[in-house]
Amino acid sequence: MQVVCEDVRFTRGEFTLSCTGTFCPGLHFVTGRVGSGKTTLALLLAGLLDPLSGRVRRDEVERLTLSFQNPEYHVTGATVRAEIRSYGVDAAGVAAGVGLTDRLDDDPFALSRGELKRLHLASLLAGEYDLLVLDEPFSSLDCIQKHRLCRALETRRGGITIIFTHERQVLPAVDHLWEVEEGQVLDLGAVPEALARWRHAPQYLKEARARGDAPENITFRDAMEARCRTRD
Ligand SMILES: Nc1ncnc2c1ncn2[C@@H]1O[C@H](COP(=O)(O)OP(=O)(O)OP(=O)(O)O)[C@@H](O)[C@H]1O
Repeated sequence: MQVVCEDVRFTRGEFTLSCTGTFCPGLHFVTGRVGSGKTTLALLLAGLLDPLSGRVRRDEVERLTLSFQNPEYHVTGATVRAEIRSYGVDAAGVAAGVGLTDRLDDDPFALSRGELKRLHLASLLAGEYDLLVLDEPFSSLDCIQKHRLCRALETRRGGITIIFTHERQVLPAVDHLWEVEEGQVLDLGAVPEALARWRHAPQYLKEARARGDAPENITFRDAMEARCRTRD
């Protein structure tokens, strides 16, 4: 299973996105500044946009989904119960997991944005997808929820999960790093080797590397552990 971008180019006015590279099974992390082209690439990978030239090949990908930054875009159910069921997963189990058991009969739009985002992500993660594309999955979540999402993403097995984000503070351990700069998609490679190439790494990683520490992954915990190892 893999998603391959073969000389993909997409143009919109002055903006051009270019990508060549392969997304293998595992957890991919794509960062870039506001307006750099992250959402455009997410839409191309999920097949919601077609390239102007080149092609996106999805080999052995049968079930795929894209999570938009705004959870409201996904709502189709009249109640929280119907909304969870629309993902084809168990409503009671998902609601319990996000503390919304007593809200099952409420209108999804009666939830706070953070609650709706949690509900949407939990419904997605309860399902099975070969390709899961997540655009800004951490937005609207508080620190505790971001940590929980990180652990859930890290334990996901079997498919291709691609996270697009500009967040730097609470990050999951990932397999592969990418950067988007003014429409150019850069394949930084597998972690940990890719860390040395990550220009927009979070400050704690930059500082760890400047001290000569060698974090094994991109989380704050990895940076701290590397620091302890170096002291030993
Ligand atoms: N529907 C659209 N019509 C015209 N221009 C668009 C449209 N969507 C995005 N753009 C432009 O395309 C470029 C890339 O946008 P894109 O949304 O992919 O960036 P991004 O990295 O996801 O940004 P953000 O971090 O703000 O979500 C930007 O210059 C943006 O203004």
